[in-house]
Amino acid sequence: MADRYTDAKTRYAEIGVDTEAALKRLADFSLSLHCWQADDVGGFESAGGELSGGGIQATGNYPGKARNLSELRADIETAMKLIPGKKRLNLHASYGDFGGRAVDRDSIEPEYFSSWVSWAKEQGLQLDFNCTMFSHRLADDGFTLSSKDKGIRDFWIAHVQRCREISAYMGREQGSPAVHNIWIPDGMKDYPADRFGYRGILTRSLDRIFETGYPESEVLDALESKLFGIGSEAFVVGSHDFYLAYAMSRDKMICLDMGHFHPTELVADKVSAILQFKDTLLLHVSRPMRWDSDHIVVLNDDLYFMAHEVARAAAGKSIYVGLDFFDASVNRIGAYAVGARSALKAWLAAYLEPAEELVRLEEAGNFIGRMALSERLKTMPLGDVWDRFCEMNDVPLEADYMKQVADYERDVLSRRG
Ligand SMILES: C[C@H](O)[C@H](O)[C@@H](O)C(=O)CO
Ligand SMILES: [Mn+2]
Repeated sequence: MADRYTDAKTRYAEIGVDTEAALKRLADFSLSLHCWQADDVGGFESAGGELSGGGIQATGNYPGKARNLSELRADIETAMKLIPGKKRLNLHASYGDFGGRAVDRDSIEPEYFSSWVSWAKEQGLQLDFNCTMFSHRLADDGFTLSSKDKGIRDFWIAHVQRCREISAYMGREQGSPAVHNIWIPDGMKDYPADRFGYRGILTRSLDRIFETGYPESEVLDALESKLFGIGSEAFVVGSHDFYLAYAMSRDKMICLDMGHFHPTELVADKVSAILQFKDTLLLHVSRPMRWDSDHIVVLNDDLYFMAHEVARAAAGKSIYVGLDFFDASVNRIGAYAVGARSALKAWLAAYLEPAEELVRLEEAGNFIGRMALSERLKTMPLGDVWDRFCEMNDVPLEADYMKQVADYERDVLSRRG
């Protein structure tokens, strides 16, 4: 490994790139792992939690799904041993430590998350949080915060208010803000007659939610849009335009989920636009595939461009990066490892870019030179620098980590009923 890295260092130096500086930047980069890949977004509100309705679906039935909180934590601990660098954990409200009690969403309290806070401290992790606006009888008719039924709307407003309180508790406990993200499934299968009405209701519900202010040292509020979902093909109330306008007018953070846009839209292109007017941005790193927005992340162009746009972002901007995929058809620990490692490789590639030279070529009008250098980067020894990062962080190298995935499947996952 030492020889491979030394050779790579020399080759990158030849194009003016300092691999040591890139490794240092990657060590400072923090990736928020989502808790929901381990159990297919089931959560712990009921025994054997299953995802139902609401514009998201997990497909597949691979054995070994986490069935309770201790299995989920053990799985995440195992996955984290395969992922180098700084990590956070992104929790959904449905993953509280409810101890078998039936606690409805409008009644959740910080106490149900205190064991998560203690566990996170032991693991050296910080937490992020999400209200859970799906898989619930009061989301079954397709509307939550924008529902025309006051009872349903008030229930969900209360839930998000509680989730922000829980996020603030987490933020205080960890001495840095928890990002609280709101995604709602609200929408319609066919053309609505009252788009304006629903979006007006959503505006007023959000305004009520944000009446309670928390210091930015405790909670950062984010809003996540979507183009369409299963059952909301014609109309999504919380569209990108809606939330962008809302976030600008109310000083909130936008969440760009890479799976939530038209397939020909380059989500990476939005970063430099939003950052002209905002200092913070949340990303959900995901991979769209036809109707699905949540495939396991691989190192494709979309991810590569996204990492480069974030790495090029001006100083003083804070970009929070979380994973968002769930695949129930494969080994779930492997899913975490492949997805997180792919995301980190994309960020490493971005940090290994000769950024100034590319800009110089561009400003000189030498566009073929810019293209040739960009293409040359694709055959540079990124993998050797990546393996060095894994070695520095005491996690398996690229050729080795699937062995640990297989061992855990044999020793632990395959024994689950
Ligand atoms: C479970 C997540 O909150 C969910 O995936 C949301 O972020 C989303 O992307 C819905 O499509
Ligand atoms: Mn998302």
